[in-house]
Amino acid sequence: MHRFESSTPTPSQRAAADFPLFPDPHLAIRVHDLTFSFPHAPPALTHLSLKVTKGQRILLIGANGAGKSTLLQLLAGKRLTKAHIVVLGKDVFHQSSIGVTFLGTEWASNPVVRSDILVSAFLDSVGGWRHKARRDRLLDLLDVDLDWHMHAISDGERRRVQLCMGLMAPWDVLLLDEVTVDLDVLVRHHLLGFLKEESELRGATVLYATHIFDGLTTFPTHIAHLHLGSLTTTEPIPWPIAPSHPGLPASLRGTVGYGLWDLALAWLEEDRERRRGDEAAVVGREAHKRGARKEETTDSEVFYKKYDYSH
Ligand SMILES: Nc1ncnc2c1ncn2[C@@H]1O[C@H](COP(=O)(O)OP(=O)(O)OP(=O)(O)O)[C@@H](O)[C@H]1O
Repeated sequence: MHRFESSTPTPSQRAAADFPLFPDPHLAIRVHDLTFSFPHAPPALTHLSLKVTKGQRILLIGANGAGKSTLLQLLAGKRLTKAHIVVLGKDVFHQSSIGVTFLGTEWASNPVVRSDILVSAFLDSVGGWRHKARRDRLLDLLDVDLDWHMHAISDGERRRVQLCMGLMAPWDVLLLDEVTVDLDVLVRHHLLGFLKEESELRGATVLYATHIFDGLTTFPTHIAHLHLGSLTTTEPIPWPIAPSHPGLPASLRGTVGYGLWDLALAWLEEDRERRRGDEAAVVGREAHKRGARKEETTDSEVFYKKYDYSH
């Protein structure tokens, strides 16, 4: 057969199929074959592909270090890669997408947001006056006091201010990296209700990475499972997961009424077994394993045994 008649698509043909000239207007996010490494480190993301339809609320589940934050930061354009990442029709490497909001935990450690500034002044300085109606709704919902001073509030209160700031301008894609972790359950409940309403009324899309599953059962429309830098399915899995879905962990097959916690636990147990199997398969100098190491004396042990300052 002439090589141009081959039925096996080349990588560029595959990329063209995933990134056509006239992309599907219903897609909010498209990622094709993304591999990303931090300097001097093994890849944090490997051959990752993802298609998210507008209006989906996706829960991103994965172990510590699976790559959730890295993926969200790349989608937000906070880290750059030449791989194809299209959010709301724009390639994030070339253009910043309007309507994309990223909220992560590192914001709260910025000294600026811990300085002696009034919450009202702070919110106006980031454009609160432009979105008065939404800002006021969020102030009520998140129970924020405009007279608080940013240097003299609790971590959870500071998080509420961050959420008010981040959500007051209307967004079409919201990327949330574990930002509900220090909210009390009441505020978290109201926040999740607001996000659900935004996606149902405006077709806004939410991608939410968390390890906290309380009160989330009715929040996601879909689930994405990230293991060692790769998504197990390109298209997020509809939630609740159909019993016949191949992505369902073997230990949950036939189980009725399992929750997100059970699902995450089953996936993470499977992931850990798989990782340990991969580690055990490596022999020689490259072999590496987590956890306790038998019959091994480290340099630090030798040093601290000799110079024991702890007594
Ligand atoms: N600045 C960095 N330099 C080198 N490696 C990094 C850096 N940040 C993250 N990594 C590595 O990239 C991988 C993915 O990290 P990432 O923070 O995306 O994981 P995560 O799924 O968000 O984890 P967690 O649930 O703990 O927040 C990990 O192996 C981590 O060690």
